[in-house]
Amino acid sequence: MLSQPHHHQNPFPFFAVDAAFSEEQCATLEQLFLQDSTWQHRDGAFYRCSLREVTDEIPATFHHEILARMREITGLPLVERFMVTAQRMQPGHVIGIHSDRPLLGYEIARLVLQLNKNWQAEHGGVLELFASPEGEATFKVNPEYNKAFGFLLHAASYHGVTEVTQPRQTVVFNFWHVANTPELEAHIKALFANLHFSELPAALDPIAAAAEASLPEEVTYRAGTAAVALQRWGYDAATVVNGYQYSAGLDSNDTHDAETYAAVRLADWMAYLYRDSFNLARWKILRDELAGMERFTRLLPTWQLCLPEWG
Ligand SMILES: O=C(O)CCC(=O)C(=O)O
Ligand SMILES: [Fe+2]
Repeated sequence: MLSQPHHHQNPFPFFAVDAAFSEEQCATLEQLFLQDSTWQHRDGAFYRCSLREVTDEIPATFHHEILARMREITGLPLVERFMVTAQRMQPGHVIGIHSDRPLLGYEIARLVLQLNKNWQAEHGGVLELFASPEGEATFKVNPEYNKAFGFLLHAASYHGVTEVTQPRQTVVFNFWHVANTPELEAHIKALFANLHFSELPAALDPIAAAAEASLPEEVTYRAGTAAVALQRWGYDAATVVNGYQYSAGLDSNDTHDAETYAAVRLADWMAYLYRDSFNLARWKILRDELAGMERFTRLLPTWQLCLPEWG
């Protein structure tokens, strides 16, 4: 299974496999396209295809084998959770350029398996990769039978599928990173429920006003959100102010005790996940910054979801 991946770094990290699965495995997956009743039709201007969630129809042994292999190939701490979608495109269908950036609780990696016997160039449905949403395709994957394409989802993983002239069948396997699970999503959404910046301490007002006058709204919004996390965790006004300054990129010149150091960084990460998306490079920085530290009681639920012990 997925025995000879060819790795690429441009335009973003991905791998391609020419003969991904055994004949028997392909035959099992092809069965997923025989049922006609429950397809969901997507009919947007740039996203036209039909989808069916088929997770429960994938044998458990197959799930475990593919998960183990994806862990090996990507080197990522992928959790057991798994979701599989069958995707069908009909003549005229097309998928415009998009990135699938991993929002809070979204999957981090995908494996896209093509199941089109006798594919010809005039059938279309070529998966194209882009360095930017405006540019030319820098890599193309023909949707030939048993070809697989695996990639890490991030803000710049731009891809699309050209219009098809013949029906096209694809199975998409989704994998979650241990630090961006639906459990973390629920935790963060609860933390920020009914969020109002008016709940922040008055001591923050002059600092926030000055920051808003000079920094992009996106930055001050995120800093305010980080401050709310600290406030709701029960930290004092000085810590809330520190957190705001840290997340806005303002140097407070204070030296902090270990708990403030950790709390400010975790709050910043909460706000980043909530307002932006899961960023693997940023997560690794957080992991290294907090490595080996005592996990303070007040921060423990968040800490365990963001930086679970793995392996
Ligand atoms: O059908 C394909 O080749 C790729 C579909 C897609 O955009 C995806 O799986 O993220
Ligand atoms: Fe996509």
